[in-house]
Amino acid sequence: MHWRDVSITNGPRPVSVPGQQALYGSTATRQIEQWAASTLPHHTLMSRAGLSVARLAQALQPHARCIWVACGPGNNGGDGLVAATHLHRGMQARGSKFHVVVTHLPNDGARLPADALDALQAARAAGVVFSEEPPAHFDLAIDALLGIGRIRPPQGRLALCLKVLRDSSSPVLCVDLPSGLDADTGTLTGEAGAARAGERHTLSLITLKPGLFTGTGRDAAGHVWLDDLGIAPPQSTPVSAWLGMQPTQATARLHASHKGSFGDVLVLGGQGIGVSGAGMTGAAVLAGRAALHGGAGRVFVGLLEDDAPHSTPWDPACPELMFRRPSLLLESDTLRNACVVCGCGGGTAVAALLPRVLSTARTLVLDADALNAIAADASLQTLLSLRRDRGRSTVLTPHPLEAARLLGSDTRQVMADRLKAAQTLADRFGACCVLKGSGSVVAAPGEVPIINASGNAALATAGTGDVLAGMIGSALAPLKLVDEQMQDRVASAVYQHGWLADHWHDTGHAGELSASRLAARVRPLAG
Ligand SMILES: NC(=O)C1=CN([C@@H]2O[C@H](COP(=O)(O)OP(=O)(O)OC[C@H]3O[C@@H](n4cnc5c(N)ncnc54)[C@H](O)[C@@H]3O)[C@@H](O)[C@H]2O)[C@@H](O)CC1
Ligand SMILES: [K+]
Repeated sequence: MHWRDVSITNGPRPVSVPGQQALYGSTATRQIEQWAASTLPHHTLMSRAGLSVARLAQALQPHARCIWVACGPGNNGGDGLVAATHLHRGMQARGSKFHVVVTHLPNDGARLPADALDALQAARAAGVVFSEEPPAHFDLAIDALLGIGRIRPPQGRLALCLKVLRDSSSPVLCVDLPSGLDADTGTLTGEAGAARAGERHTLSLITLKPGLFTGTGRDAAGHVWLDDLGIAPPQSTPVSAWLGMQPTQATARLHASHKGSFGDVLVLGGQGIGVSGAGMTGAAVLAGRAALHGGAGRVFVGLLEDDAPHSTPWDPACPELMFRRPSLLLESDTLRNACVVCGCGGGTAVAALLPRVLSTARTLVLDADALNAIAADASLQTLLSLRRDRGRSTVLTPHPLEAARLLGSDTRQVMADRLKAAQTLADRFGACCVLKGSGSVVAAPGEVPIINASGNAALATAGTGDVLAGMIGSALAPLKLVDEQMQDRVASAVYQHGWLADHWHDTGHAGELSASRLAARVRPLAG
């Protein structure tokens, strides 16, 4: 996604406003569209949509000689036809070297929707050139094949056009949605695929849809723009999700503060090399460093060392971390009062600690091996579910496979509807759930989920998840009434995690992103 600090009040505008933006799924969008259409003269919405598409196309490729407009059998295709007519008129005026080519796919013998039929007749009357096949070369393609309508697996010419769009090295402007992308889930159908080359833009119409920002949506959509077509959704329309774009600047700390003002974080994880031969100490250290840089007053680290070294461990790069034997920590008040981050590199050793941790910790972030241990043990699941009623707060930070284990499903099912998977986990366990991956979902029991807008593939490297767990720990550590602010606080930490990756090279000389460098750049959240 591209962030630009400009705001155009009329017409397409880039999605870049800080704060939370409402996202509406296909059902809610249709309700808004039908309500708006009933208050406006016939064809108004499609006229506005087509004009907006044409304007953005011109702005993106002002010198294009050939624009290919691929139009499908529904109203999405109608938007494309209106845009093609505007572009044709504009290019005709510039001379014979400039032209628009439309490939229109009829509706399997069924009738076109009335608006789309009007748009087709107007395009023909204006002299727009139609072609059965995509042109051999184009400078910009407009993807108006499929929008929020119900999609069947594409075949024949539709599949061919989708493939040409996907493989295009020229820029592609998608109308409303990349064709084949599910507006609600961010999954792609059939031949539709995330773009492999070339610039991608999506002009979302009336509303922003959740599917643009999670799963394969972000890769497929590229730069997201919005034109609300002058429609403000009625307040009664339920928001499907929020797009989380929290500001990340830290506020100045009060002069009269001390380390106790910012809370303690206790990291339990990092199984030693022991008999398994696979040491994971670094995971707990990364979480500890991130918590420290995230502003926790004190950070304790209990390494689950099954080979019990005689020397006391310490972290030379971060000597502020206080290492303690887990057996001591489990009996201390710290377990009750700190925000406990449990599971980073915990291996199999973490399972033995979980009954005590689940029953005692006031605020708990469960990651990685702690989640796997809970997924494999029904009694731990019961303890987890009881925490909320006991006034304790929990955050789960699964990646899709860990989420699948907790849900008793598989990764494919989780990825088929990431919002639903995260919400199910949140509701089932009474916990805030961060389902990681492209467009991380932050769900909380009974609340509208937040889709995180920041981050990129540079975060797909070992240890960044441990850093995130530590960041969430420090974000929650100072809070007294955790539950009330938890989802927003967690979403802010998730946003900062991605933001750091998005702005990695802004200050120069950073080296490539690695988990330890990432942890060092974490800063306290505002508020
Ligand atoms: N009605 C209006 O006035 C407005 C409509 N808008 C546009 O309309 C879109 C929704 O329009 P529709 O509800 O017509 O849906 P779509 O345009 O998304 O397309 C659905 C059509 O594609 C067909 N289809 C689906 N899969 C197919 C396959 N594999 N092979 C062949 N045909 C297939 C369906 O049978 C249906 O006719 C929005 O995304 C937006 O672009 C917006 O411009 C707002 C205004
Ligand atoms: K489309």
